Parts: sequence; structure tokens; C-alpha cells
Amino acid sequence: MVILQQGDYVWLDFKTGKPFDVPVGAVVKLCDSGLIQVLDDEGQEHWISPQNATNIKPMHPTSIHGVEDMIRLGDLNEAGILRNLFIRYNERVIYTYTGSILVSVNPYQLLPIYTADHIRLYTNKKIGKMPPHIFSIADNCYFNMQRNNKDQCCIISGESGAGKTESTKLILQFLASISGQHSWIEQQVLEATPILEAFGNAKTIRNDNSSRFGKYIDIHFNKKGAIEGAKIEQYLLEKSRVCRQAPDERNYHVFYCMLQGMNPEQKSKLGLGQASDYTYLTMGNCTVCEGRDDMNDYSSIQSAMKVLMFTDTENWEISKLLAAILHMGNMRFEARMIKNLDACEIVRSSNLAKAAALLEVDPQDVMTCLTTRTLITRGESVCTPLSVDQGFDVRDAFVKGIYGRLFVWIVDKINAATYRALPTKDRVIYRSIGLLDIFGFENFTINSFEQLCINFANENLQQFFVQHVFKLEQEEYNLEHINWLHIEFTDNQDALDMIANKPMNIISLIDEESRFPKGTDATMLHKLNSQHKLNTNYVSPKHSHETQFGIQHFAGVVYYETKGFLEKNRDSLHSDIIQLVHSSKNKFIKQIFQADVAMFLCGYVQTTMSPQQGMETRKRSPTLSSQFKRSLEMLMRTLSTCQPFFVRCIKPNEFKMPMSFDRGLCVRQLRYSGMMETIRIRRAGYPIRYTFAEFVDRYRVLMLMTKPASLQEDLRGTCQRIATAVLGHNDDWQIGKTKIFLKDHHDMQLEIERDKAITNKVIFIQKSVRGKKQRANFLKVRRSVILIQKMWRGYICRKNYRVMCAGFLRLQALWRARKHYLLYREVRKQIILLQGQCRGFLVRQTFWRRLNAIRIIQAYARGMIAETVQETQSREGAQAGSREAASG
Ligand SMILES: Nc1ncnc2c1ncn2[C@@H]1O[C@H](COP(=O)(O)OP(=O)(O)OP(=O)(O)O)[C@@H](O)[C@H]1O
Repeated sequence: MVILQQGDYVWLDFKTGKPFDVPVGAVVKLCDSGLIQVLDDEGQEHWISPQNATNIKPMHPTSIHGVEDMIRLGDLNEAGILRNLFIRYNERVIYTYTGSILVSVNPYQLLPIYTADHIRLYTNKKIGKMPPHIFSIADNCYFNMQRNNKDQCCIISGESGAGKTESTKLILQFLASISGQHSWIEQQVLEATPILEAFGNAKTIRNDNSSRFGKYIDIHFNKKGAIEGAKIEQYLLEKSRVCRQAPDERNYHVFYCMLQGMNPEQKSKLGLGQASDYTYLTMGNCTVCEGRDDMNDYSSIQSAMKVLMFTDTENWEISKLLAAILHMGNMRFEARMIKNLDACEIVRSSNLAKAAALLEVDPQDVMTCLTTRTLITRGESVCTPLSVDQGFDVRDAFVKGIYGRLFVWIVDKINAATYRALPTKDRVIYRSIGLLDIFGFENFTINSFEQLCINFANENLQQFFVQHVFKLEQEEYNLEHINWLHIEFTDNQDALDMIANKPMNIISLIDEESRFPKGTDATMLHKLNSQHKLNTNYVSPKHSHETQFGIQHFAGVVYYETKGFLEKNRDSLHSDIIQLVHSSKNKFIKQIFQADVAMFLCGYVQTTMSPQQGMETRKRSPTLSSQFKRSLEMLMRTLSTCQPFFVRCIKPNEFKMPMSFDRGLCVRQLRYSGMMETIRIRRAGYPIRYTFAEFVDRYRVLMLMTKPASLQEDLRGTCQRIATAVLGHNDDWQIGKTKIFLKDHHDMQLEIERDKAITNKVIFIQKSVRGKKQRANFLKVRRSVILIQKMWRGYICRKNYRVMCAGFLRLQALWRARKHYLLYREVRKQIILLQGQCRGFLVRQTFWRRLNAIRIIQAYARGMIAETVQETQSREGAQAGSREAASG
């Protein structure tokens, strides 16, 4: 028992026994209370008791958050694949790889992943270098074509509404933008889409723009890799839609566009009203399609037709036929009895006249043609009446005949504009990429002849795939003496042999019975039963009254209802109708019926038993199954010369809703797409191989001193050495007799290393060239610098010299000045000293002289003073005596 912890991821398998129930991923929320609580991917909680713990299995770590390449999933089973797609889808990541197979889940919303920037990002990038994307497939187709000089093809399959046509358009858009400037031819190739969609697409309950035909677009490129042309091959247009639509479905878009977009004058010329006036347009009770603008689409169709060289006359003739179809659809039949036989008559109305006028036939002839039939009884032709139901059937057969041939003519017309057959010698230099947008495996409640054809095509494609991925590899491994693990896989060769290859196969028996005059659906079933009842791929009816048989296809058993098989397979028109067309004055209708008329005129007719047991005359055109088988054989031949890529489109829900993932629906599609086988086969084998020479030439860059293959003596040894050096000894790659065998991731690793090595070498070359250039430049600059330095230094030296000279002069002057000054100062000092002494001497002499004089003067003065004082005193004494005498 597994010990679980909170947060662990597990698989929950409730073993409901329902065919499309697979284990769901879940995370453990609680596990400590005895019961285990888990939350599954759908958001539902479950409590699981220890007894039921066998329902739980741990999840491989690679499955927890999802991987880009499902080959790397540890849980390589339906549940693992489904969960991986689911978690990526929830993150709006719609593309996932399985090796080089791309799985695309329709997002039903516009994602910002198809911009010009994305185109640039994905250009010239090997698968795996960038996250999975449809652009990566387109890019690898393109660069493989150029690198390997080999045609490429891309097989896009899936259910209705899964996104095949959108993927095809995205690839075309990518190729047109990377292959060069938008040229006229590229525009023509791109403009073919609106025309094809108008005439071949319709609103169905599964898809508002459902392609009701398969197509193979072969795009041709010239040596330079520019688009040079394209050729479209169409398969199995659903003609019955012109006359009948299921509830909520519409007829082909072109009818509604024409009625909305034509001007009143044109409409009145064609006698047209509005969509609701026509039985053929209202059977599904739905004349408008949300999100489509029929009026706008009409002008797009018109301009696309101009680009593709439809003349105005041709355009008008097409409109006339479309209008005639609508008028014929409004014809009513009334029951009559003629000579005790059920007969009918067309109710008088303008519809017959309008239809006859547009077809340019006599209205009476139309009446006769739709109400009677010419039979040959005992060599004589007899005209017998038709019942009302037969009348309707003949009318519808005529209408389907017109539309089917018109569609073929339109495709041919487009091809005439876009495809130029090249002389055989030129073809060698032209390469092509083929895009196959074809209905996937179908298994409805009631499956008819169309489903048989579709599933037959899918068996072929599955076989092609298996052959490509497994059988050829196995053969090659054996041839090359490679050890490899034998894996079980479903080889559908037996089923294919039973359907179409071995003598008395199912298709040939249906064909034979279709040509047999007395053949009916019941006799055909009887023959099928007796021929194949012992074949394990054939499921016989359980009771004799049952009208269905089963085939064990690669994707499961499908039961086919045989009612109507022969009629559908004959796909022929009664000779009366061909005669009516022959009598027409309308050149266009005669042109589209050209082959039938020619056959009719040759009298090349077949006879079949009519319900009235008379012999009908019909033109003996090839049956639908033989035509389909032939075009399928051609297609398979073309594909087998190409290097293939596979895109598996998955529709996540039936409601055209974003972010809604219906697990059951997706498992069914995964199973029907043969995905499981493909994953196992691819993972177990060695998808990448190179001859020794190719390998050495491509990867010698990874080992120093390795010579080109042409100069090698031991190519095998060199290969081995390179592979060992890069991939290691023990990894799962092998070396055979002439080739080396690798897994996808080895290729990626080698390419990454090669890229690195080349980048290093390029950098080295760039470095050397830049170095040389820089050195030369440097030397030049250095020379110039030295010259400048020289000049500068000279200049500076000269300038300095001059300054120095001036300085020296000044110094000299200063020095001399100083010397003179010092001398002068000394002299001056001496002189001053001398002067001082002299002056001293003189002063002293003068002093003594003056002193003596002063002394003499003083003595004289003192004598004077003393005399004066004496005189004064005597005078004063006299005066005082006088005064005393006076007073007294
Ligand atoms: N990559 C995409 N991004 C956004 N929407 C898409 C994408 N692919 C498909 N769709 C939506 O899904 C619708 C159906 O796609 P598409 O017509 O390509 O389906 P189909 O497989 O060709 O169906 P049918 O077989 O009926 O023609 C488109 O009209 C578009 O709305």
C-alpha cells in the first residue's frame, strides 16, 4: 500500500467501466484521520477509505506540472496524456509535443500567440528549442525542406471543430511571411482560402465554419525558398448539404453571402429574394450564423475571385448556377396516377421557369426530366413516370451534381491561377510543403458510406504514420543490426487489406455491386458477409435482417448502415439529366458537366435495375469509392515521398466554449487519433538517424581537428567518437552499419552543442577579423598619435626652451643684480661706516668747539644774568624804597 502525505499527487481510478473513463489526477488534502481526502483535477472532493486505497496510485513527478513533450512523461498512458493536456490547457497553453508530433487543443478564444513577433521568435528554431507551437512545425517544415532538400508534408487531423482549418491557415500565414516579400502568388495562395471556405464550408452544430471537404494544399517553393505556387486537391465534398441540413445547421456559406451581398439589380436579374424564401436554405431553421457577416464575406469572396483571375462572366455564371439551385429547391411535386403507376407533376410556379431560364434549358425539358425516367426494356427505351419521392430525389441528385461539379471547377480555377506545372527538369530544384487538412476518424450513431470513405482515408494515414514511425524504423534497425526492444503496436495493415487492398476487398465489392445491374444494398451486404465473415477485422451482422456491418478500425469498431450505400457510391446522374445539360445553351454548365456529356455522347452508359425493375440508363462514370481510392492512392504516394509532420487537433468540448475541458470527449479523440500508439512507438524507437557522412559533416564542428567526411578514412569511428564525446558512452544511442541512431533529445542536444560550437567559431572568426581590423586601425592611430606627440613635444620643448632661456636671462640678471647689490651694500656699509666715522669725527670736533663756545656763551650769559639780577635787585630795592617812602 502506498503511504501518502498531504500534498502528494495521485491518480484516482474509479473503474467505472465506461469506455472513455480514465483515471483522474488528484492531490491529497488530508490523510491523518484514517480516511484520505483528495481533491481531483475537476475540483471534486473524495473521501477514500483504506479499503479503497487500491483506487489510488502515486503520480509520476513528470505528470504533476505537465511537460512540453509528452514522450518524457513517466505516466505514459491515456490518463497521463490527458492530464498533461488538461493542465496546460487550463494555463491557456494549447500546444504540446509528442516528439515532432504537435497536439493542439482548440482554445475557442483568440490567444495573443500568433503575432509578427511570434513569427520572428519561431523562425529558424529547431523543434524543442522553443515552447510547442504550430509555427514551430511550419518553421521546421520550411527549414527541413531547405536543409535536406526534401519535400515536406504536414498531416493535420482531428474531429470537426478541432481546429484543423485554423491550423492550416496559421501554417500558411507563417510560410507566407518567412518565405520572403509578399508576392502576387503568395497573395493568390492566401486568397484561395475565402473562396474555398465560401463554397466548401458551412455552419454545423459542431463548428460555425466547418469545412465539408478534405484538402491537400501543396505549396511550391523555388530555390531561394520563396513561394512559387500552390496546388489544391479536394476530397469528398459533402454534396448532400446543398439539399438537406440538420437542425441548427446551414447550407454552404456562399448562398447566404450571395443573398446578403448582391445588389438589388443583380438579385432581380437572378430572381432572388432573401434566405428565408428558399427551402434549401432553411431546412436547419437557421439562416444566420452568429459571428459571421455574410454581406462583408461576399465582398471578400468577390475580391478574392478577382485576385484569382475569375472573370466577371465566370463570376456571374457561378451566381446563375447558385440561383438556379435555390429556385429548383423551391419546386414542389404533386402526386398523380398515370396508367396505374405512381407519377408526379411539378406544381406550377415561377420557380421552374426561373431555374430553366438560368440553366438556359427548356422548362418543359426540366419538367420531363424531373418527373419521368427513360428505361431500357428489351432493347427499347421506355419513358416511365416517377413518384413524388423519386421526383424529389432526381431533382436533388441534379442539384448535388451541379454543386459538386461547380466546386471541382472552382478548385481547378484556383489551381490554374496558383499552380504552374513545371518542366520535369525544373521540378528537381523546386521543393514543396504539403498541408493535409482532412477529417479525422468518425464513429457516429449512424455511419454511412461517407464515414466508410473517411475512415478508410484515416486507416491509410494511420498506416502511413505507423510505417513512418515504426515499421520503416524497425526494418532499418534490423538492416543496420541495431539492438532494439521489441514493442507491441497495432498494425492496421490487415484492416486496410480487407477494406481496399486484397482481392474481393470491401471497396471493390461495393463497387462491383454498384455496377451490377441488379445490385442492391442488401445483395452488397450479403456479398460482404460471405466474403469477410471469417476476417477478424470484420463484424458480421448478428441477424439476417440487420442492414449494418462493422469494421474493426485502428481506433475501434465502427458499424456502417448499408442503406443508400450503392446510390451514394454510384454518384452518377441519370442520362436524362445529362441530356438536359447537353441541350442547355448555358456554356458554363456544359463546361462543368463536360466529362459527363462527353461520356454520354460516346454512349458509354451503364444500366442498373430501377425500382420498377426496368433497366435505367446512367452514364458510367467512375464510382465515388473508386475516385476516392484513386485520389487517396495518389495522396499516399505523394506523402510517402515527403518528410512528414503530424498535427493532431483536439476539440475540448462540444459547446465551442473557451476554458472547458470535457475529459471523455478528449480521451475519445486521443484514442481515435492513434496517439497512444504513436507515443509508444516514438518513445521506444530512435526517431533521428544520420548516415555517417551526414553525421560527420554536420557535427564535426564538435570535435577539434575533424576532417570533412570526404577526407575521412574511418567514418564510423569518427561518428562514434563525436557521439561519445557529446552524448556520453552510456546514453541510449546506437551506431549501425551505415547510420547512427538517436533519440529526439540526442538530436536536440547535438544541435544545441553544434549551435554553441558554431557560435564559438563564428565569434572566433569575428574576433580575429575584428582584431585584425582593430590592429590596423590601432597602428594607424598610433602612427598618428606618435606624430602628434612628436609635434606637440617639439612645440612644448621649444616653448619651454624659450621660457627657460628667458628664465636664465632673468636668473642671470637677478644673480648679477644680487652680486651688485651685495657689493653695493658692502661698499655702502663701508662708506656709511666711513661717513659715520668722519661725521663722528667732525661732529665731535664741532661739539667740542661748540661746547667751548657754549661754555663761553654760558659764562658770558651768566655774567650777564648776574649783572642783570643785581641791577634788577637794585632797581627793585630803589622802587621799594620809593614806595615805602610814598606810603610812608
Ligand atoms: N488556434 C485557434 N485559436 C483560436 N480559435 C481557434 C483556433 N483553432 C480553432 N479555433 C476556433 O475553432 C473553430 C473551429 O476551427 P476549425 O474550423 O479550424 O475546425 P476544423 O477542425 O477545421 O473543423 P471542420 O472539420 O469542421 O472544418 C474556429 O472557427 C475558431 O473559432
